[in-house]
Amino acid sequence: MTAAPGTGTGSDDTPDTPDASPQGDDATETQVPGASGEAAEVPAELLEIRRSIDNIDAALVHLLAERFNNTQRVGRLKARHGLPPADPAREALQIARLRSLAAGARLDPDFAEKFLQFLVEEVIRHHRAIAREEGGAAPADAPDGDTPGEDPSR
Ligand SMILES: C=C(O[C@@H]1C=C(C(=O)O)C=C[C@H]1O)C(=O)O
Repeated sequence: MTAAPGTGTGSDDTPDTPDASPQGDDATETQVPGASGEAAEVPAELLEIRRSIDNIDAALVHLLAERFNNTQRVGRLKARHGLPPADPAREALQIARLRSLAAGARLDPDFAEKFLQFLVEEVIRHHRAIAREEGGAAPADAPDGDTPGEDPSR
């Protein structure tokens, strides 16, 4: 059987992953341009961490795709029922929840909030487009007033 590249399970004697290497943590794997432009060696540990970062980025893409699949369904439901694209009260609950989760996970709560708002803005843009496609203007975004987390510019 032929192993996939990068699995480290090939039958030859040459390990194809740094973590399969008999060398220690200080081992260097390859060469890249350094700050000065000359070739610099990359520690095997850096390559290993980057592989994990790449896996996480791939997972994020899949998670985001699933989130947008769901928010598109919400957008179509809202358009069908004449509901406004944005729901500031719901967003305020999400922000409070995510800030608390972030604090527990030692992630900056301000960053978590900004990231959610970035996503939500894009979702609302999609919802407005769906409402336009499915007949006429979307209803106003509010409930108006002093709803926490509401962005009056939207
Ligand atoms: C998805 C919705 O629409 C908007 C987008 C939200 C989101 O992306 O989480 C949350 C609230 C709404 O402003 C919803 O109302 O549930």
